[in-house]
Amino acid sequence: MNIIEAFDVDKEFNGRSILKDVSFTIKEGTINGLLGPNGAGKTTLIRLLNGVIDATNGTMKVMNYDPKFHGDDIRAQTGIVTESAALYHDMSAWDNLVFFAKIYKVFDQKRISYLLEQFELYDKKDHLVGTFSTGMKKRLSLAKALIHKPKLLFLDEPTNGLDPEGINDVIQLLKKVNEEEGITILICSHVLHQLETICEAFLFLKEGRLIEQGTRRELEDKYLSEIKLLVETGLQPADPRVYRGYSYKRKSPSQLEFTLLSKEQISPLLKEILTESWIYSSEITNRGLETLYFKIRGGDHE
Ligand SMILES: Nc1ncnc2c1ncn2[C@@H]1O[C@H](COP(=O)(O)OP(=O)(O)OP(=O)(O)O)[C@@H](O)[C@H]1O
Repeated sequence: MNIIEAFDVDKEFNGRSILKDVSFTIKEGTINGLLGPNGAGKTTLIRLLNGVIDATNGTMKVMNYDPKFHGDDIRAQTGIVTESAALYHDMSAWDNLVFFAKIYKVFDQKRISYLLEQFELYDKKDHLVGTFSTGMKKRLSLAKALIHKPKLLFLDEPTNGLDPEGINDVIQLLKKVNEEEGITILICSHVLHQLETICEAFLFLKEGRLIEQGTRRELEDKYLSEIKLLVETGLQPADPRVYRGYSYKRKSPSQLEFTLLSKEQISPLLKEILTESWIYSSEITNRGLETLYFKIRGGDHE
């Protein structure tokens, strides 16, 4: 079932087009990445879906509500984490969550304790938020966004300002709440490798237009027409460019990068090499989200 449907959405600010003909769907229970460079319109799209601002044209359904008329209903069932954490620094972690729970009229000590424990903040529950590290604040704002058990979570650059460990913590927590509470998640970001492991599907925005969407598999099938395979081997082919019909480049004394037409060529190639030499490792180097992103942004799309 789709939890979000958008059809031909346009948004203008003072006559300037910010989003144009944006159409997409998001399946309930999935984690989705909304990718695009600064100014592409990601935050604007989230504000439209939340009913904070109105679309100039087009239709949207979020949990079967039209954000134009039922923003309150949508916001009652969605959580949002923006870049500014929007926490009270002169209050404790506990008091912050109590405060926001009361706003949502869902005050429940058990839920607050549960979230603080899940997000490894329970020991610090009575400390002032002003004394927290960026990572702790980020985790607390996630807990705040989940206080009312939302069905849908919008995250705007959730890992900004975090160190690698902090990023990993947030990513793991998102995975956990998705699995345990079945929450659908839409993450805006331009830091791609972080999203790679958790997102099932991606939307690519560029200058206000949705230029591509799909699962990673679908996008790879569409955009990656050749495979770059880096093989660590003792093989010393006589020809400096072609080995048994496979073209390659030498990357280091023990690394050859083969260009293959499809994944089906990987096993036969490796078998051939093994008849002549050792292999320590082999890795496809052009498959990641980053490669896809630049191909899509670069205009390889229709
Ligand atoms: N209220 C507003 N009035 C006028 N222009 C706006 C308003 N909100 C956003 N914009 C413009 O819309 C464009 C898209 O902004 P938006 O914040 O949606 O982009 P973004 O993809 O989220 O960028 P970033 O990654 O930098 O957060 C920008 O050019 C911005 O200046």
